[in-house]
Amino acid sequence: MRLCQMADAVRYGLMNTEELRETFLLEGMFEVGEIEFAYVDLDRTVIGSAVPVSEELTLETEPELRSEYFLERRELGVLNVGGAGSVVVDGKSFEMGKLDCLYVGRGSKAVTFSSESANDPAYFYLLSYPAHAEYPTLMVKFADLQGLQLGAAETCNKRTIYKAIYKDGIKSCQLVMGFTLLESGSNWNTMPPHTHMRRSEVYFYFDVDPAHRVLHLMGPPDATSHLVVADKEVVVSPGWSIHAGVGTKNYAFCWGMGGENQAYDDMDPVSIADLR
Ligand SMILES: O=C[C@H](O)[C@@H](O)CC(=O)C(=O)O
Ligand SMILES: [Zn+2]
Repeated sequence: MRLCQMADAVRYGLMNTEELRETFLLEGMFEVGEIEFAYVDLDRTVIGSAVPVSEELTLETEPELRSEYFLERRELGVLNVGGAGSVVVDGKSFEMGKLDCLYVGRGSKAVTFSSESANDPAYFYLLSYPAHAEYPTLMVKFADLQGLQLGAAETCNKRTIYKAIYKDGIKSCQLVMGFTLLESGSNWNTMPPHTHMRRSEVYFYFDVDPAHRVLHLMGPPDATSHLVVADKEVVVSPGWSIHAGVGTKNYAFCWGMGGENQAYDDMDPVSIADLR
């Protein structure tokens, strides 16, 4: 498991492009046929990917977790951004199509991932945080999610937000998770931006055209930087950092948060004119 040490806002201010990328961006996940994880010391976030091909992949514990099994003290969110697949949790099978989202509760022992077809494998994005209690393992299908339409064509940010795991949806200890789909011709997410000191946030960009990129904006509102992000890359945002992005074409991303307060709209807004 990769270990990632987060920077504070002071060290952030001294970093060059390479250092920013090493610290806040996860590249090279989603290797086909592999399950892999990165442990971020911020909010003890574990970010992972599982891309099963002909064989199923098993969620094994990692030495760094010092636990008998991965979810002994943790909860897990799973979003499928690829072909049809299934996740089996302690004998119960969840068939997951693209954009179906699964919450796996603390205490779940045996978790396996498989793809229906090796030619069109499932791409499972995984996000896990420590959990103090057990909540039921539940899946929500994309078709059953109610989207929240935001933005306008004039501001190039027409998009739909789908909340899956949050205070008024699937219950969890601290994980909040959903995804945002941008309309064709719209490029901006989360603009005007915000911060939320109570929670860190992880953006997993997907459905980014291979020839295109997302310029992800980060940092304190008065000292922003950008990261150039490609398809299936992940950006970690501490509570002091804005997290917004503009694509050279439309794209999608999964947002997930850990920390305290699961109210989705707990955000400290920043006005565009105050950005530096
Ligand atoms: O705290 C919540 C998040 O940053 C995102 O959900 C924002 C987002 O998906 C968007 O505006 O497009
Ligand atoms: Zn946010």
